[in-house]
Amino acid sequence: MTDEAVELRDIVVRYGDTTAVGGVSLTVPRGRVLSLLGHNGAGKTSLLQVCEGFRRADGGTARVLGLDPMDDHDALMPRLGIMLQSGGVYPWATAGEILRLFASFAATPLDVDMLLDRLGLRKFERTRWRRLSGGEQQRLSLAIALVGRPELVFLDEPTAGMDTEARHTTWRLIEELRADGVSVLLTTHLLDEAERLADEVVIMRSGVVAATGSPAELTAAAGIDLLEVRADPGLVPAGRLTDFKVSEATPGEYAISGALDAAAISDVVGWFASAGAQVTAVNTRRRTLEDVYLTLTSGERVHR
Ligand SMILES: Nc1ncnc2c1ncn2[C@@H]1O[C@H](COP(=O)(O)OP(=O)(O)OP(=O)(O)O)[C@@H](O)[C@H]1O
Repeated sequence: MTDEAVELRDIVVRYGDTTAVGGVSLTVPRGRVLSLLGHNGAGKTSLLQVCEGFRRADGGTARVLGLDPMDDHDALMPRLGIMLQSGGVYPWATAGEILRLFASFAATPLDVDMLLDRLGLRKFERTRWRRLSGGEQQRLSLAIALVGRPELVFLDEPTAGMDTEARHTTWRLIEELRADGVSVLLTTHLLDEAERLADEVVIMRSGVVAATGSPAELTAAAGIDLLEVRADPGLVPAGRLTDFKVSEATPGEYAISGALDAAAISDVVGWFASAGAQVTAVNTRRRTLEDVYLTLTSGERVHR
């Protein structure tokens, strides 16, 4: 058994003249959660489709649970849980029928009633798929992906359209999967989702990897903390403070950003003191994954 659930090397995906994925390498170790982040059209779904064996890469190599996702598709499918962005089911069948059908494909399925209860779908058991709301369909898609006790799960925007409660249930389910040793590759547009769930984040920009690391590494490597100072209003930053970006959104509430190591923070506070200001509060705020993501992906252009 290989240690890697997914291993991609220099994957390229093209649609005609469009290069959707321009040479991406990544690894999902067994029992880990990797989150792909990126704007619409960054190439996340195309990359997932290569891993799922639904699309042959135009370049590079893909190994999934040690197998080739296209050539070994039949052997691989029973070991994977796949949650698509939409569709893939019979619209006229009921939620209960659909889930039981997928359970019947699995050698040792999870208990269908338990899954219906966990995902708040019990009262929709006799409701046809096409009558379910977007969030309810999404919950059923997740149940379908999990019912076969997969070793590896691909989740394409798993909580898109879900209400807050369903989103939190889904997060807990993903955390339980990870605790059970299941590997997860998910895409999301929700930075808090990635920050909460992912061991490793890969930020894609125009089909290539812009940054990779754990959420903590990505936020620390950015080295950009924010300093918030409460003092007298209307102080004009001068002298050393010109090295930083200073804003005063609310009178007397200053937000200072830049390369803020301990010496710089002491300089900033010192400047307020030397200006005769009464400083009543100093706060540091670590940059969130969202700050890092926006810095890395701003001004994105899709290459053709
Ligand atoms: N079947 C297709 N034919 C032509 N172009 C396609 C096809 N599928 C995707 N593309 C293009 O490839 C690029 C990457 O699309 P992809 O769906 O992989 O991005 P994504 O990161 O998953 O986006 P989203 O966040 O919107 O789901 C986009 O420019 C898209 O328009």
